[in-house]
Amino acid sequence: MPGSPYTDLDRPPLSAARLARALTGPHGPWRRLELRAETGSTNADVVDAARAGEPEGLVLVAERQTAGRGRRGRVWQSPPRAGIATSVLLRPGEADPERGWSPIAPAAYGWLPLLAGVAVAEAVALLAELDAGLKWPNDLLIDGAKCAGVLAEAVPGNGPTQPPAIVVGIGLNVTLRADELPENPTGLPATSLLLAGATATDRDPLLRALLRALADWYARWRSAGGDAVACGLRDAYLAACATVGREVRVLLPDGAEFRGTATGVDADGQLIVRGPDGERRLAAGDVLHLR
Ligand SMILES: O=C(O)CCCC[C@@H]1SC[C@@H]2NC(=O)N[C@@H]21
Repeated sequence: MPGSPYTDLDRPPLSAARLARALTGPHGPWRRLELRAETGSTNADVVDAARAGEPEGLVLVAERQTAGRGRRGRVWQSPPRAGIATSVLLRPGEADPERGWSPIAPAAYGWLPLLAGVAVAEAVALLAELDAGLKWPNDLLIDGAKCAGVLAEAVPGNGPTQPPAIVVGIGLNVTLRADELPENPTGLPATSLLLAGATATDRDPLLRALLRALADWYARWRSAGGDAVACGLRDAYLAACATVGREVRVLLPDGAEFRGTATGVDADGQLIVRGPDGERRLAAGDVLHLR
């Protein structure tokens, strides 16, 4: 139907059986994988599951989202079968004696959105063979256009002593056509792997690579007690990051704005920006690359 972006069901579906075989069970890194044809938002669903006491390791994947959530209250478009929309439930504050993991203090959880960005960048580099880079904290850019984003949400524990759970949601535009791309209110153009000329746009292997990379980095980070420097996560992040070394414009959550040069990422995952008034460290905010 002309004009409607949501009618193209010629695209192949994901295979729930293949994904579950590769990613769960005795040899898979995740505990449970569920694939839905449609939902409002996989993040909203996994937040609900976390509140209901679901243990760590749930992965929810949707072929289409009707109310996908983006960062800072924005909307994330997920036309059917055209991308990857997935959310995973992590409980980094709980011990896992089987894997020898101790609880991680909430102060280190700020690395989880960056960790997810590294996993997306690695999966895309491996399978799509594109030169993609992360705009801090975790937007995946190809030639300056956004192809993937991450939304991490904290779910408070039941009672003051239970640590929060973290829901990590990842959206990746795989075969979206130009007429299906969203208009980004921050002025950042969007793209998809297909439009960017990817060598491979088969979503099954991409999703497997993404969820494996996410599980691998999470295991390394947890085994290192949440120390992103010791487990090599900060180095991997810097290798994937397209922001460090650039002139940037920063929009802070309170609406304030400043310009400077991004010079690094500190041990807490904060972006270091040198501006006319000295050095600032950002825990949150929107960054635009100027040059
Ligand atoms: O860049 C952003 O603004 C973050 C986008 C995150 C989108 C994903 S799609 C899967 C998961 N479910 C959601 O509702 N949002 C995230």
